[in-house]
Amino acid sequence: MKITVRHPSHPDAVRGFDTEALREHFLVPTLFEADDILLTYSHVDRFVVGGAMPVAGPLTLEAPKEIGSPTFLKRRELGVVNVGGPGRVIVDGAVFTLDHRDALYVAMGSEDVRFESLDRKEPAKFYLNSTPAHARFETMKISLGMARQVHLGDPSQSNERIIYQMIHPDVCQTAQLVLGMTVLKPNNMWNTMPCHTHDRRCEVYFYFDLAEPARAFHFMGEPSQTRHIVMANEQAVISPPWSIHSGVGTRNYTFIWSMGGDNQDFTDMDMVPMEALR
Ligand SMILES: O=C(O)C(=O)C[C@H](O)C(=O)CO
Ligand SMILES: [Zn+2]
Repeated sequence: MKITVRHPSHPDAVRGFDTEALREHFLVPTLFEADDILLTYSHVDRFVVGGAMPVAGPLTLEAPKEIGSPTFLKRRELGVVNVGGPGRVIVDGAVFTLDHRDALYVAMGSEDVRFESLDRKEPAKFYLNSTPAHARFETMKISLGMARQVHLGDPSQSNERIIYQMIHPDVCQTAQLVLGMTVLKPNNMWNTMPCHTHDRRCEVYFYFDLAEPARAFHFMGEPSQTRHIVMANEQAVISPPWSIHSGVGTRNYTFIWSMGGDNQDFTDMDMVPMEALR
């Protein structure tokens, strides 16, 4: 298991960042490496984002020093989404089979968490999100069919999409983690425009199903100081609470968004009028 630490950036400092500095602070370029678990620990809301890709055998979620507890989930909760081939997550002996795009919420206090692929030729890729937790809720598998759906956008604005709210208070109780998947309809490329901020929560976007050599241009920054990060398939980007988060692909894609912070209210957004963007 490898873990890297990211520190928060003040918006005044980010005004002076060049492309490399922006990428260094906000882009999570590699989430999946065969037979390893790669984690990034962001001090923004102590959000941990990463990936587990078991190929030759199972992988166990360990607790590196950064987590500060004897087990990873002693004081945390975990959201898992499988973006690869079929796999299993075994939580304290209970087996959850996750097909492509299935999610699992793993409760605080779970001690032994293992990841495995069903077929090493088509390995599972478990996208991981973890936030601190103060209470234990129930571990639960959530398929896209169980998610709360929000239909948004319009082909005339190239942003017709379905937001699947998977780890959401109406579907699955958590201490703070909220997570879902936004699936763009074919030939639609824009997400989250008009855009928003929510100073009460940070957010992480993970772009996938973005066939090479396509790229997503992810927009971030204060509304009056926007910047972009060019993202490839299966990369994530950390959006601090003061930042917009929106993107456009050079072709169709899907993304997973996840949030942690002061509330779990998906609708609590400060919408940015298009004419205010700079
Ligand atoms: O397509 C969208 O719009 C989104 O998916 C928005 C995110 O879910 C979000 O930013 C929630 O705060
Ligand atoms: Zn948001």
